[in-house]
Amino acid sequence: MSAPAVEITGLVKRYGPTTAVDGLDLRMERGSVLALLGPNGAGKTTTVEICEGFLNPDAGSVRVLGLDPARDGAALRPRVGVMPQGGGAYPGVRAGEMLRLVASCAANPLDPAWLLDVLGLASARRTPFKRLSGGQQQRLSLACALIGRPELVFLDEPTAGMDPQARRLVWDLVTALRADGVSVLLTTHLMEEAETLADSVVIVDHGKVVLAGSPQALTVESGDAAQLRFKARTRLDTALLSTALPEGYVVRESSPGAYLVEGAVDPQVVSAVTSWCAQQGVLPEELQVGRRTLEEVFLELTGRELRA
Ligand SMILES: Nc1ncnc2c1ncn2[C@@H]1O[C@H](COP(=O)(O)OP(=O)(O)OP(=O)(O)O)[C@@H](O)[C@H]1O
Repeated sequence: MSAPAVEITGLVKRYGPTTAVDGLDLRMERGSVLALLGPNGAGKTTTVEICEGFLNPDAGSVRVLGLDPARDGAALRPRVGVMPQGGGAYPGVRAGEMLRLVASCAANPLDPAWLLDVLGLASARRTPFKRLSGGQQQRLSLACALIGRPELVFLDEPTAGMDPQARRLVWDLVTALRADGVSVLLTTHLMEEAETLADSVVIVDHGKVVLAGSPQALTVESGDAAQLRFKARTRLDTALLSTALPEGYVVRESSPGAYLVEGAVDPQVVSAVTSWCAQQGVLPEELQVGRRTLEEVFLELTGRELRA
């Protein structure tokens, strides 16, 4: 049986007095997409850079495709693709030249022209790196990570700063990689990215795993697993609305004008909420019955917003 794509046990990394990674455990199966999620400074990049062999851990064990990145870098490099945070290249190099250069180092590269096209960069192939937009630089960096047909790819905030269209291209590409059996470990602040792409999500805070599992498992509550949300004018009398609901239900204004009914949601509860709103002359907009979001799970666990 082949080793997991990534297996981390008790990882610790300190920078002087700062403990960036503080006993982190993680296991990622081959052919899966794992999202490392957490606020700024949680230790995501440090963890990924240790997996990539760019940093050495202070304690713990890291295995990437069954190998030790600190010792077996030469064996791992042809099998692993890396997209660092912020990318980077010689400012004058043209996009197409850069990708062809990276391709020339690989034994069996993808076709650079095809990859530029897939990532919406065909028209920018003659553009010097420094003149590409931030989102284009990111996509070129992703292309460089993928050109050598890696078995495993590390993507550090792959869609940071991209517009929704470019983000969608990257998401489609990650989905296609997964379908081809490539393992993908990505870091992100974006809930939607993790929920859309990942088979498993590992939520990290202060260098530790606070929760891990499939996006579905992490967001499902016990019982009916649903919540009711709606938007309306600010400062509705939530205590009064609560009294219109069966005992045990709580209504909160989670942010100005956004209301959350906590408790198992059934058709009677939906009806009671809308009737109460009608009595008050309030139109409940964007009324939704659905699962908790990963954002809410994170907030509950840490008391902090994910996007710090
Ligand atoms: N080279 C360094 N020297 C000193 N401290 C560092 C260094 N790199 C990271 N740190 C600190 O280690 C902690 C973890 O940083 P890291 O970049 O791994 O977090 P992150 O989760 O990737 O954050 P972000 O989402 O902002 O990229 C932070 O407190 C950071 O300030």
